[in-house]
Amino acid sequence: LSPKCSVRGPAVASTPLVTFLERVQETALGTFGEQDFDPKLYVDLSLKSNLSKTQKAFDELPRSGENGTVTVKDLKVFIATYFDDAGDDLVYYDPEDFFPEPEGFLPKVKNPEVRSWALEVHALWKNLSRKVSDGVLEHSELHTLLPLPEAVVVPGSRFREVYYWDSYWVIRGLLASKMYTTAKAIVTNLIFLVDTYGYVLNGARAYYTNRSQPPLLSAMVYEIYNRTCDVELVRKALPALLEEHAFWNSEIHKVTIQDAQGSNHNLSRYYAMWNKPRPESSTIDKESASKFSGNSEKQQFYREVASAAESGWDFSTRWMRNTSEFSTLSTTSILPVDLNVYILKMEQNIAFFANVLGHKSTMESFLEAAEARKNAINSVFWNDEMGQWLDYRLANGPICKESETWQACNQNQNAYASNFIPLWIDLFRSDAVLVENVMRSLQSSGLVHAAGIATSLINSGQQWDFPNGWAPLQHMIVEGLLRSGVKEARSLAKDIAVRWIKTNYNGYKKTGAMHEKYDVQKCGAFGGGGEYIPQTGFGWSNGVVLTFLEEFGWPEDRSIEEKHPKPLVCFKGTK
Ligand SMILES: OC[C@H]1O[C@H](O[C@H]2O[C@H](CO)[C@@H](O)[C@H](O)[C@H]2O)[C@H](O)[C@@H](O)[C@@H]1O
Repeated sequence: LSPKCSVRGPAVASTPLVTFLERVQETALGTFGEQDFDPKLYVDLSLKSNLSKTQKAFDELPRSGENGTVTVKDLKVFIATYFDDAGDDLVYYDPEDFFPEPEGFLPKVKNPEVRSWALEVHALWKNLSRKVSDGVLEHSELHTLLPLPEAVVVPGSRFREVYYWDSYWVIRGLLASKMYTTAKAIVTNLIFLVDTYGYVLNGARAYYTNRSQPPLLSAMVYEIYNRTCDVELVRKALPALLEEHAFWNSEIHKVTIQDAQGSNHNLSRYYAMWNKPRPESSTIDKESASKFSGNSEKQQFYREVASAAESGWDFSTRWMRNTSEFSTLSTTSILPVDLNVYILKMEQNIAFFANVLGHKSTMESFLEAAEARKNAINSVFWNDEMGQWLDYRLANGPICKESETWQACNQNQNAYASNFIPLWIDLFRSDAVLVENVMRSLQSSGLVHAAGIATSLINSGQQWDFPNGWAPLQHMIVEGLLRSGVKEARSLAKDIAVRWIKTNYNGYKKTGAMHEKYDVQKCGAFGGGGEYIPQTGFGWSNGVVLTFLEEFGWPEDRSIEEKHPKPLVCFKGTK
């Protein structure tokens, strides 16, 4: 850690309820033990009555030993007496725009097996639809769940609340399912979060108010507008998008890099407003920080952890200085390719919306901003030899204001799926020679596997690394390749999409569920690693499968079933 930069930056205040629930979480770990322990469960509990009465009862629990352990029986009785179950604060909601087989649903899917599975995936929107309970609206002080005005779609399992970037792929799936009202309700909720907090939170919980997530609100509005031509939605969204853009270009997020020709480029980074353990994983973070003796080192580490959570890639060797040492997490010292791609997309979308609404000067200034960021992405991230855009490590550590000079050795040359995300933007895929170059680089990167694109090549045990493949990453790369004018790129896109659909299908047939992430080495295998057990449900996986099926279809005579028991291989290998 750079001494000059340690512990710098803002930290928002926690709420008394979250602070108390962290104490309950810590006690529960001591009582129930590590096996199957999910710390998030405890910060998702809602109080049955007021906090001081509950705190008093908690403080009066009989404790024994050095660590003040509470017996299993006492803690179970205490929790049952004073709390409602996690998840009770969101009630099931029947979406009014859900039809078991909507008109015009996936017209290109001709194979009956695939079609009936797609209808089952479509039906999962009903399982994942919720409304905030009246209890939360009337007594928000008893809940960590934040009140939202409209119905929500949650990712599933332990993720009982709305998540920011997940919502983009949920919306893409809802559009394939013709559920436009539900899609718009999600956007209305996210706009509400911007109006309340100044940016979209990581998720709709009191403990997520210290950070955002990959900023895709403008992309959600764009996709909905494309299908519905709803100008009112654009009018409602534009002020929030301007505010969100300012957030991502604020002092803590913006970094200036001077290139070899002396030109300055502004880019953004992840930077959580937090220097304590993440409440939802407090016991885990404290354990990880136990390596550091100094308080300021611990605080800086906690900021790096929370900033990695802001990136959506929690956790990954992408954010570590030493890829085998978690304590070298240095998220705030990295300028990430994908974040800047999302902000560039936001700038283009704001310009587009401003044009729709006739706001000429806003349109012009955002077209300029997009052009400047495109140049910055090319100058700072592009590596011509590798044919990839690479994350850039700040030489001075997490500096806030000073600009620093670009050096080739600061590009992270490890292969990550994020190195190919610029293809998702039209500005980077309009050049056929460039697309061919990047496509070949992807093919030879080692990332493309039998069941999809791996997150990285490093098997670190973290969930955003090898061998996991995540639906959002498959989608952005496939859509980028597909929308390029290059024939071979389009056929690679289809090839990857087919692998991904197959693995989701075979996983579903084996386990009866859609999974949060998949193991790209084996068709039908779900992913693992990370700090919590693999989750099912699952919002963005469902969304991407429906989007791919809508785009590519499935011919009657193409088999989807994986017939060979083991090893499960969808395709013979990559080119
Ligand atoms: O509880 C640990 C972390 O869980 C979330 O991250 C993971 O799930 C999210 C929901 O699907 C997803 O958006 C994220 O990419 C996943 O890594 C949460 O977002 C983190 O903040 C949280 O600490």
